[in-house]
Amino acid sequence: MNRTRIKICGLTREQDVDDAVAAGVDAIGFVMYAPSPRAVTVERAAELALRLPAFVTPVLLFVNETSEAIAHACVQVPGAWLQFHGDETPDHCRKIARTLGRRWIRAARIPLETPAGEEAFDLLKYAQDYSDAQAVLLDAHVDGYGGGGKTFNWSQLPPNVNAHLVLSGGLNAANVTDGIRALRNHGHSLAVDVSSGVESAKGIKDAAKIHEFVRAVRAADAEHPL
Ligand SMILES: O=C(O)c1ccccc1NCC(=O)[C@H](O)[C@H](O)COP(=O)(O)O
Repeated sequence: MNRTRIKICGLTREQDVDDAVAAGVDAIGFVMYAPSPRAVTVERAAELALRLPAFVTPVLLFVNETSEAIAHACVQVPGAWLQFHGDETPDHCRKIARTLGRRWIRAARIPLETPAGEEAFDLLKYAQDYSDAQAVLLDAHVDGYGGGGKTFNWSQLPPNVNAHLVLSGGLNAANVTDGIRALRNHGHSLAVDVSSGVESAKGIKDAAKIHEFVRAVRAADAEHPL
């Protein structure tokens, strides 16, 4: 079976971390962006990350954060990957990740609609610009940078993207199978990332929704046995 990797983002509680791990996810995201309702402090992220067993990866999500703050968080959460979800330039991401010796994901914020006369989001160029990233995360462009529960139009994306891709933006148990079907062959590999779709309230995850989501991903995987 082609196993799609799963990240759950925006965890704030011990119970939610334990539920996600029990469901078999591969990575857990902590939002290090104070204006977000899912924001956690560095100390809290460090505490929650300590619950992760071997081979489940903590990811620290930043929006336009200073190098100093990112360095501090990295000391507190060893082994964490970085997710740049703001307006960070390729050079900025590359320098920070290299200095700190961390692997990183770059979020691409894809417009929900392309206004007439404007050019569509150029994912091929974006992947080229951020080619040092370990993955490009495809998210819907929403106010507040992310975690908006909105789905962009998957069919607008080009095939043959030179990157590992992470599909996100408004995913849930009901639509993730279609999302995987739509994009499974567009990059080197496809992972999925969800936040709102497995919540009962912002920052509060729901164990049943997490399990349902993971089951739906595995159902999509089963369609393509290796
Ligand atoms: O979750 C937030 O509040 C947030 C704030 C600022 C930047 C990113 C944020 N979240 C990113 C994610 O949780 C996911 O990577 C992605 O956007 C999917 O979110 P959702 O559409 O809620 O599933």
